[in-house]
Amino acid sequence: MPLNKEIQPGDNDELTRERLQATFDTQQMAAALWGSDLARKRRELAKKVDKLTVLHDSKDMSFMTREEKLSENARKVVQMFAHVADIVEDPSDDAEMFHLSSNAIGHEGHPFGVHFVMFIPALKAQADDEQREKWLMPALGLQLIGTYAQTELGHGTNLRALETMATFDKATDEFVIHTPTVTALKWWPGSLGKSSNHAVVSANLIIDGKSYGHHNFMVQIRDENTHKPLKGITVGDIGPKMAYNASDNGFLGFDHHRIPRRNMLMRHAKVDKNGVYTKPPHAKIGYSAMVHVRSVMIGHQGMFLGSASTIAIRYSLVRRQGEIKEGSGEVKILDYQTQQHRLFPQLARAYVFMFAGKEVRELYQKVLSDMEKGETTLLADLHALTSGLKSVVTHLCVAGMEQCRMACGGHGYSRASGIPEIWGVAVGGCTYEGENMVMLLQLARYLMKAVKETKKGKSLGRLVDYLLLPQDRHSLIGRVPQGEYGPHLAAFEHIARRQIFKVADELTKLQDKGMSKEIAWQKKAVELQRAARLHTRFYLAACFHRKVQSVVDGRIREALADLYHLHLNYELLDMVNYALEDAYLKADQVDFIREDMYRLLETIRPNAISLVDAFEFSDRELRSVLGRRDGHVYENLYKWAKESELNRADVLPYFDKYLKPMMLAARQRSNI
Ligand SMILES: CCCCC/C=C\C/C=C\C/C=C\C/C=C\C/C=C/C(=O)SCCNC(=O)CCNC(=O)[C@H](O)C(C)(C)COP(=O)(O)OP(=O)(O)OC[C@H]1O[C@@H](n2cnc3c(N)ncnc32)[C@H](O)[C@@H]1OP(=O)(O)O
Ligand SMILES: Cc1cc2nc3c(=O)[nH]c(=O)nc-3n(C[C@H](O)[C@H](O)[C@H](O)COP(=O)(O)OP(=O)(O)OC[C@H]3O[C@@H](n4cnc5c(N)ncnc54)[C@H](O)[C@@H]3O)c2cc1C
Repeated sequence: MPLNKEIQPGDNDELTRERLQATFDTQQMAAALWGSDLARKRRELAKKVDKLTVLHDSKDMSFMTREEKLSENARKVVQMFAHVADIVEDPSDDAEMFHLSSNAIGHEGHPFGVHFVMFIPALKAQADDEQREKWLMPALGLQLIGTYAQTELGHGTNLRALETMATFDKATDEFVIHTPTVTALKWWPGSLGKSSNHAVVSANLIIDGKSYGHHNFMVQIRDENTHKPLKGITVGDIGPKMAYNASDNGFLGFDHHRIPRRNMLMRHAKVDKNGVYTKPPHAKIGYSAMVHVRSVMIGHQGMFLGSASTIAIRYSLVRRQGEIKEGSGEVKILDYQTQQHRLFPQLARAYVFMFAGKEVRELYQKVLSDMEKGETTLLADLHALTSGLKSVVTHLCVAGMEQCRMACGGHGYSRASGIPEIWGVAVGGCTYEGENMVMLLQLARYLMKAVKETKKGKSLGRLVDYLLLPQDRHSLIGRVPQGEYGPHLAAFEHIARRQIFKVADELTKLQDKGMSKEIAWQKKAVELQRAARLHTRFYLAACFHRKVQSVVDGRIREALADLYHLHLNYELLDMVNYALEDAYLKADQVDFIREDMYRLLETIRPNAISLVDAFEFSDRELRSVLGRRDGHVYENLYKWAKESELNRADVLPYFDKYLKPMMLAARQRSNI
């Protein structure tokens, strides 16, 4: 039995030969990546989706209009729910459902995207028991479709400036929801434009003329039967986007629209019938749906980068171009060192982002169950961690995916590669759920507080314990045996700690000179976001270390360790300026890191296909001609191109309408 479990009769011979070189069992590696239970469930659900033709794309989405895309994905999502009990083991398991939707529907969006990822989590965390009964149960039972309407045309980041009003009317025991200006229109919520009939709406709570800041309200926006907007509500689609065009992101305005008082989500903050307001136990508890998405995004983004790496690495083993040694025949493009250097670090990042995604979900679950008991101590840690990870992971993912696209040459630019769409979806993640730069500055706030605690000999939390440790002056990289690459990890720690203390000292100096805290912050904002990035990159490297250490099987641990060591080298070189500034690393150590990285590229090369096969993306899920498991790329690219709508006739009307008359006229002129 070969160790790579993807080998099948009829596959491209080149790929089979590559797969036979695996030094580890790909199913065991899949278990390390996804967790053994989820890996098994993914495998089984993919097989079931393959058999259920009603869940298959009716044609490639690249050839569809937006309306066709919306309709196609609405059809598939309805079929998916109709068959869900036969396909997944536990429909209440978000991870299993996400993988089902990834297989059957893809990532261009569908009417229930925000319903499951924000609307339901908002109800779970913020609705009281009676409200859960009223809305959560119907939402889970698909009796209604919800969205999360927070962002406005004028403000997305600065939530304190949101303008939508929810004014309490004591006489009728109602809130009057109103959009006072054009900039107050809700703008962007997913599935709002044409699909949803309910929304969790963020609006400023106003009681007796006093504003209590924004709170969340349940608002029915469309009639349950006719689907027409209710009186006092204007709603529509905001138009085409870079990608994600099967999602109808929408706008929403209210004209003094009335809802019952009990439509304010009241698990934590409350308003009674006399207009008496009760504060929540934590000021930001109402932000929980955002924290939820930030926590799931990390693993999803890792998966997007894993998909792009799979496509580019498989294709690089099919594509031959040029010779390394003259006369010895064209080589697979993955045999070029530059191609390996382009792709393998992206593969390593995909792995670590998936591991970090798992860790952060565990912390989220812990915080959620604490919150249920009114305990909010870990909320600040979770906010800091997710803010940093969300920003660094999305940024590195899209940079990595772009490398994968370019590594596929011309065919990478074609939608047949599958990379443009997932890149477009992934890059949205740099903006949604908090613009990256803004979220890095949120983490920086936490880090600056941590420095203050450290100076008192205390730690703000587990994530920043390392700030208490002393700084070494010189790195031991290349000075001691490599072992488990301890000196490399220590370098990440050193770089992060130094930048964090450096910027904290600079802030103090500016304030000592009389500058206000806010202006000093502005003067150092770029350095602050750098501190946040370095802290997060250290967290990621440490997370990779924890994962490798936890693996029991020797062959899996060895293959993972190669990726981990490559990651350490590659990322350190990417940040090397920080280590050179204080001469922590010497030039010969940088050379040592580089040479070790080149060695690792060669070590990883024979396992490359097995490392991507271990993601176990089905062809249906990958939606890529270049990334096909069987490697039959060229004949299928030709087949795909023939499906282009432009090929429906040899001559299209625009030729007769514009080009032919112009050429005829030109010929006539030349005959005169
Ligand atoms: C069919 C089945 C399928 C299954 C489906 C499964 C998966 C689906 C897959 C895909 C999903 C599909 C679609 C998803 C795509 C997109 C969805 C996108 C949604 C959105 O974008 S929703 C809108 C998101 N908006 C934002 O993120 C706004 C960003 N801004 C903010 O968060 C805040 O304004 C701010 C920047 C954090 C500042 O807030 P502010 O209130 O002004 O506070 P500050 O004064 O800056 O800070 C005060 C204090 O509070 C702390 N703080 C801030 N936020 C939090 C928090 N969330 N938790 C804890 N603490 C917080 C902050 O740190 C400060 O603390 P100090 O101690 O320093 O004072
Ligand atoms: C695909 C997609 C799906 C979305 N889905 C939803 C949804 O379902 N529901 C919903 O409510 N919203 C949704 N959004 C909106 C999204 O959450 C916001 O666009 C996002 O939070 C960024 O806010 P903004 O657009 O106001 O950007 P801005 O804040 O205007 O950002 C513009 C620039 O200003 C900078 N900037 C802003 N403030 C600061 C600051 N304090 N310090 C330094 N720099 C700053 C930013 O870094 C950025 O460079 C979605 C957006 C997208 C793209």
